[in-house]
Amino acid sequence: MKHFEANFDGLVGPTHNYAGLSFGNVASLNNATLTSNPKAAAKQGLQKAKSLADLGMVQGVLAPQERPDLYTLRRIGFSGSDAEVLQKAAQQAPALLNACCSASSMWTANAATVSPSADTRDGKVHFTPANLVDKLHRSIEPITTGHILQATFNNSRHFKHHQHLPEHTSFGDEGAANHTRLCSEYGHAGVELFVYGQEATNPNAVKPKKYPARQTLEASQAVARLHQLEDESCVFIQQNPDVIDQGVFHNDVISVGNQNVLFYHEQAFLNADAKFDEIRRKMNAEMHFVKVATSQVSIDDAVRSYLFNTQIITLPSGEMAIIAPTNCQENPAVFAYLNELVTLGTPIKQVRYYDVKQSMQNGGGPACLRLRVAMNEQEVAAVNQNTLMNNALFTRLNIWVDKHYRDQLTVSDLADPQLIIESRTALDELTQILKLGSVYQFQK
Ligand SMILES: N=C(N)NCCC[C@H](NC(=O)CCC(=O)O)C(=O)O
Repeated sequence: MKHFEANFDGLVGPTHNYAGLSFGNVASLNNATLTSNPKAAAKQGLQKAKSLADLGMVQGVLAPQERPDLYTLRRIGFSGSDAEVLQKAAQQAPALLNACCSASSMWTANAATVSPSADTRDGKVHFTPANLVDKLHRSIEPITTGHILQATFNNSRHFKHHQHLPEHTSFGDEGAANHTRLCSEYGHAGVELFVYGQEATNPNAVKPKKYPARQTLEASQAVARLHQLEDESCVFIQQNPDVIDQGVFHNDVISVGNQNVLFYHEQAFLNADAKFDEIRRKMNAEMHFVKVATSQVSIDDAVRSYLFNTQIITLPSGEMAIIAPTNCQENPAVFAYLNELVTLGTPIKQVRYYDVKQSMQNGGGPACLRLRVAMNEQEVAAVNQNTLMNNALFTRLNIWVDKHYRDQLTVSDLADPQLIIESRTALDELTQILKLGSVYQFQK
């Protein structure tokens, strides 16, 4: 049977904006108050997704969330009509309004952790939505994320959906951004590498001093248990707290893996040598550890360019390619490194650049925008087929974006009640295009 690694990209929602909501994410803080362009953001994302489909990859899309989130605003005491709720929140608690308007669900690497059927005891693909408790604006995502995942992977014979982990910092879970699956072939059992930032229940363990470590070991272990993974196929490794303090808020800002390749910065992990030995032993197959030294690319350049927030994909030819943001071309050290990388004799042979600047300005690169789901051909056939990218869907979604999205949005526009109507109209139409059913609260 054939096996694939599919990418499900998050569609950028109509309220994409820069509100500086993510302490520890340098781009989010530096670009706070810029005017965003939701239309361009959505189109940049669609273009990347379509390009991967054109390369022969299985590519899907995941619907965005309903924003402004009036349910959360009502839950915290703002009352009246929809317009009154927005207006009161804007006057009395603008920071809370901003949190309830973020389009952050577009970064689907944080939507969930996914374990393919080849790794799980019951032979199903397992999904656990991330609780994202570290950031208010993201902590309101998991319930709807669960609905969208269930509407997209809507077949209980093949797909097992779990509830998100308890909403407490002990279980801080950021999903696939801190999880990499290593394997020889996508359809063979692999090693699931869980990267955590801190141990919540061990007061003596090292952790960052300045910025939060969003993922805990306890959360990663819980996901591994839920997903029915064998101990022999899991490795838990701690992210270097010093790099978290330099803006590496998720592991996918400092390392990325694909099949038997782990591409990483030398400062990415604690105890890397011992953990890499454990990976080698558990893999039972040749591994390529592609290390980037600080002398080649500094942490600062890695964070600015998102060299490691690239996607490494295996093309139908068997060759691996790196999908990089154009920001990597604009950084001299990183561009020089990537030009050299494809000549080094590693499995990575090509680099392709995509402009995802609207997302990058909020700290989301190509890898943040996608959730990886390794599947066999039966499982791909069991996915909601209306979510899979092809020429017709690409055309349809571009028309949909043109019809509903603004080309300018500032933080002060978030109090505009018209935005509620625009957003709901767009999402209602989207659920029809993708045949998702009623995944949003306003549809129930
Ligand atoms: N690395 C991965 N996988 N994802 C990137 C997520 C970026 C996101 N930015 C934001 O949420 C910024 C929103 C704002 O400031 O308006 C975050 O920090 O959670």
